[in-house]
Order: sequence, then C-alpha cells, then structure tokens
Amino acid sequence: MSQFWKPGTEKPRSCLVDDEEGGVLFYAAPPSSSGHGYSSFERLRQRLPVFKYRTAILYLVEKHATTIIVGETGSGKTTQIPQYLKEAGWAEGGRVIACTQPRRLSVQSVASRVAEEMGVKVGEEVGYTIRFEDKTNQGVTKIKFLTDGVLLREMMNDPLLTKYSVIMVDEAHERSLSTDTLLGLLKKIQRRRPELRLIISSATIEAKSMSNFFRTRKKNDGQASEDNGPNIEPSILSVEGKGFPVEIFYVEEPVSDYLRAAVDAVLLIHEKEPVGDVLVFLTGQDDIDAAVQLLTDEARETTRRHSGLLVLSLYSGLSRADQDLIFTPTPKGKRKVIISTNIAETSLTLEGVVYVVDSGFSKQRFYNPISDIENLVVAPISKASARQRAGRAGRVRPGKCFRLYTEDFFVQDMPVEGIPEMQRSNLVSFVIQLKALGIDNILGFDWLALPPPESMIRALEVLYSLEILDEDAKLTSPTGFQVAEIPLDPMISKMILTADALGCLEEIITIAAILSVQSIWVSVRGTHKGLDEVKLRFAAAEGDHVSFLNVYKAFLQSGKSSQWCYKNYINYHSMKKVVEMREQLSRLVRRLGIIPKSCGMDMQAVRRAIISGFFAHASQLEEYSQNGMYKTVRSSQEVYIHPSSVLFRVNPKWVVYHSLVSTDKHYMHNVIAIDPSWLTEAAPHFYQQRRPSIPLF
Ligand SMILES: Nc1ncnc2c1ncn2[C@@H]1O[C@H](COP(=O)(O)OP(=O)(O)OP(=O)(O)O)[C@@H](O)[C@H]1O
Repeated sequence: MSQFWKPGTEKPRSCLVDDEEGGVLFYAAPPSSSGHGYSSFERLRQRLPVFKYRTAILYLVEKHATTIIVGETGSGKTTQIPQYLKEAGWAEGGRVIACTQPRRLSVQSVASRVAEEMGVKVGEEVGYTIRFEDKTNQGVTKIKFLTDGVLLREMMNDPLLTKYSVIMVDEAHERSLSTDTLLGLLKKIQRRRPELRLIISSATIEAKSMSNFFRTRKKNDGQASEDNGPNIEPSILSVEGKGFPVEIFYVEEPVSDYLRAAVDAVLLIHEKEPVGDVLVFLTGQDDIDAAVQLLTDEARETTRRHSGLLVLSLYSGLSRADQDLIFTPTPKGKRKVIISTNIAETSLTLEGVVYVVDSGFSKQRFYNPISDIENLVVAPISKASARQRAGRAGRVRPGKCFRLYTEDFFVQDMPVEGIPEMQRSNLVSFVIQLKALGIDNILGFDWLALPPPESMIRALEVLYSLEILDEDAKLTSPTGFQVAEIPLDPMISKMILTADALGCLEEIITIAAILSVQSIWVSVRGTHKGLDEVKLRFAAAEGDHVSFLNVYKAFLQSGKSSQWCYKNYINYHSMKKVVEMREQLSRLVRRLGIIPKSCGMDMQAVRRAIISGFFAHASQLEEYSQNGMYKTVRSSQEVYIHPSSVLFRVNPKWVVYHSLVSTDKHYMHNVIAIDPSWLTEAAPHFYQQRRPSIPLF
C-alpha cells in the first residue's frame, strides 16, 4: 500500500518518506507556533499559556456562577486552574476544589502531576477518587481529581455536593453519559447553592451552546438568591496560545487497512525520525493485540527496521500495573510505541511522546432500544477527537501527528463533535442513578441532550422486571437501594445480591470480573484450531460462565503463570485484570456487609444466580431449526449462539445470554444452558404477568 503527497502541491517542509516499496508517505499541513521548556516547576508553570489568564480566570470565577474555559490542548487548564483556585483561597475552611475527568487513567495521572508540582504526596493535599479507589484524606485534601461517574455517586450521600466550593468539569466536549448527567444535575444544584462555582473546560468545546444551556432555566428550577449571589450569566474565556508546535500530516489517499497503515507508519517513524516515543490510536483490544503482533513479527523478519522498539498496549481491560508501564521512562537508545484506544485521548501527558499516529477510528457504543442490542461499532471519530489525539504530542517538546486519513476527509466529512453518549446508550444505569437521587421526571429534566424516550422506556422496563423499581417507578427496598449502591451494571449487581443468598458469591464475583474484561482469550484473527482445542479443555456442559470458572481455577493452580496463559491461548493481561477486579468486588461486597461464600461444585446455584440478573435474556431454540436459530423470550427476536461460545453447535433448548452483538446475524455472547422452570422461579412477575403466552414449561 502506498500513498503520496499531492503532485503539484508545495513540497512539505518535513515529511516521512519511505523509499522502499509498500510504505506510507505523508505531506504536511501548515505549522503552528512554538515554545520552549524550562527546568523548575515554577518556571514551567509560568510558561504555560493559561498563566497569562490567571487573574482573569479568578475574577470570572468570583463573579460568575459558571465559567466556560476553552484553550488549546496542553495550555495548562487541567493542571493549573485547580492550583490557581487553591492559591486564591477557594479551598479554605475545609472546602474542596473538584476537577472531573471522563476516564480513570487521566484522573490518576493529572493528580500525580499536580501533587508533584505542589511538592506534596498524592492522597494528601492533592488526591483522587476513581471507582474502587479513594486516595484522599478528609480534612487534608484540597484539590481532588475524580471521574465524573464518581462525583455522581457522591451525590447519593450528599445531593448538593456541599463540600465542594468549585467543580471543574474538564473535557466536557466528550459528552459522555456521566458528563452530561453531571452537567444537568450541577445546573440544578447551582439554584440551591449560589455559592458553588462551576468551570466547564475543554480544548474543543462548543462554548456558545454550553453557555446557552447554563443561561436558560426551566420554570420549575427554583430561584437562587441572585441579588447577592454571582452573575448567573455564564462567562466564556478563550485561552490563546499553545505549548509546542505539532505538525499535522495526512495521507494522500484513503487507506484501506488502518491497522496495517498504522504499523507501517510506526516503522517509518522509527526509521526516519529522530528519537521520541510514538503514541498510536487504534480502536480496541483486538486491534491493538493484532498491531502488537504485526510489529513483533516484523521484528523477527527485519531486525534492522525494528531494533530498539518497545511496544506497549493500552486499553481499559489491562491491569493497573500494565497500564502504568506507559509512564515509565524510555531506556536510552530505545523508542517506546504505545498502542492505545481512546483512553489516552484526553488530558494525558506522556513525557516521551513526540509522534502521534491517528487511525481516525474509535469503538463507539450504539444502542438500539427496539432490539435492545448495544453494539460497539468501529466508527470515524470527530474533529474534536482528532484534535485531542494530536494534542498528545507537543506537550513537552515539538511533535508530529500522522493522520491515517486524508485532509479532505478531516475537513469535509468528520463531524465537529461526536453524538452525545446519552443519545446512543443503554440507559439502565443512568435511570437507576437518577432514581437514587430522587429524580422522578427524568424526561422532563433539563438535559444538554434529551435521552431518547424509547431508551428510557426500555430502561424502566428492565429495572421494573428486576424488581429494582416498583410500579410507581420508585426504588424498591431493600433490593433497589442495595443495587443503586453498587457501581456496576444493575443486572450484575442483582446477580451478586442473589448469589449471596444462594451461597455462591465467590464464584459469581469471578464471573462478574471476567465478564467485565473484553475477552480472556488471546484474540486471533480468523479461526484458530489451537484456541478451539484449548477451549474444549476448559469447556463445561453448563456453558461459558462455568467454563470461565474452570479457567480461573486453573490459572490460580498455575501460580498465575504467564507461561501457562501463553500455552493455553489465554490473555495474561486480561487475567491480571480479572484478579484485580475480583479483589475490588470482594472489598465492595464486604463493605456492604456481605461475606462471600463458595458453593463448591454446585453449579446449579451459580446458574440460578446468573438467571436472577439475566432472566430477561432468555432464548429458546426453535423446534425445527436446522441452523441453531433461537428466539428471545422477550421479543421473539431471531438470535444465534456466537461461535466463540462453548455451547456453539451444542444448542441446548433453553439458554440465557450475557449480551447480544450483531454482525451478519444477532449473536448471543457468553451463554449458559438453563432449565426453563428456573426462569419462572427467579422472575414470576416477568414471566407470568408479562408473558402469559410463555408455556408453563
Ligand atoms: N506528567 C507530566 N510530565 C511533564 N509535563 C507535564 C505533565 N503533565 C503536564 N505537563 C505539562 O503541563 C502542560 C499542561 O498540561 P495540562 O494537562 O494542564 O493541559 P490542558 O490544557 O489541560 O490539556 P488537555 O486539554 O490536553 O487536557 C503540558 O502541556 C505539559 O507541558
């Protein structure tokens, strides 16, 4: 595959040229401004573009309830503004300054950077909280970084978030479900707490529409004591200037295989460009594993092109220790290549990164409330994401960003911003959280983007069937309130609570942890005999969930050996994440006063616990089906067991699945065989009232 810069256009000032066959050639877009680095933190801080705006920011925050700050990536918004606020006294009298991020990884990394700049330990004056991990010290922590999801959870105990004086919602352009929920709720809190200040920040936000949202009020929003309070008209501040220049390069012709093109680009950079690490944006674990494999294979074939490359992957299914590797300094004479999903897209500064390779794609969630299928689809990113990705270079020195799409595509076809997650997600967790906060009229609430009514109805239906909501759509006691306490998908939470009663919580925690990673198997492109044979070795007649227990047990017996994983086509990184997640879940249930017990070999208890959460995902094999066609009980939808399941071709009469994915057909992922009478026992309300046509088995 070859691409060339446009003949007849001005020759690039600097470009990658591959003189061998099959390479990639980029041409350069116009350059941006430049800057310099300094050694001491204080001088470094003062060199950042945001520093010139320190006084203006503090003035606006003092005078306005809401301030919207837009500034280039790397201009210093995330690390500096919380420090300015603290210096100006916003953390005095026991108050705390909060700064939210959409992702855990950026929470941890910005917290440690700010602590370092302030010369304090993380967990003291500067702390962070992410799901399952709290590194703050009450009464001591003044600046707290946290995910927006965690701040939402804090509202359950403190609905007005009284301990915070300023809440900075960073990377608001992401429009994640949690960010949008948070913004809607914060707007409401402001009416009750005029002293609370909000800062909404991003490099790529539509400031005008955000400002309109905070300016307008619904009639029933209540009135703040505006006479003495701050100006409710939001202020907008644009931070001019950027850190170091990032040259943008585009491919001349669209690439047909972005994965191969990304690998080629890395090899070219390694051959032609001076020292500096490379950050590559691909879409998911499977892509990333494949790219790592391709780079490793190249190394075997042509050591010249490859020597000195240190290839690391980065995705959310990695354990914390594996993720932390990306922050370790690159050894002399080596070049680190980090192949990542969009978890490295915002807020991160990776000191060694000079080059960014952007595939132009990410995995995005799309939910169809009619079929109840939520698919992770590889789709083109938005301009905002592309700018964020480029912004991972040029933070401590000049950088280059190689986009594996054409400039025309960027200019003409990429949307300015992505579709808000609220409009393309399953809303079950969202609804339960709002219910726990006592918000009943969810559709009548003031949202930045209205959640689709069909998705809301579907979510209410699911929560009602799980007996988490009652007929008045209020949380049930104790189940609803307990489930709302657990920061997991409500179906998993319900399964955990039932497992306690059935005495199989140890097993269910393992299953819940495994279901939370993308896959415990090594991803291989196409079919793979070895993997199929290994799967058979662990296969349990009951289905995938019980087979997972066999894998986990064998992994423990091997002494958690990476060699054992390698031999058995099991993804060692995923297993480490499972162990970590398992520990977190054990701690969580103990906090709720539950002591996990094991049911030994009683797999019926395990299956019954699974059904208690997933009874609505039952399917029956079509009686005369030749090709393994099932129909879902809920909507008579045609579905099939996924080929990766141990029950593929076994086709038990009745099954319960974990999730549906659609490719050429609708496939059931992670399936167990069940006795249909367990369904009516687990959810009589669902099966007898709502499904009178379901036979009495
Ligand atoms: N861990 C780090 N190591 C070295 N320098 C860092 C680190 N974190 C931040 N910096 C420096 O501080 C600058 C500002 O970072 P900061 O995250 O505050 O910017 P930002 O405006 O919030 O960017 P973004 O919009 O990308 O989140 C970086 O460009 C970099 O020069």
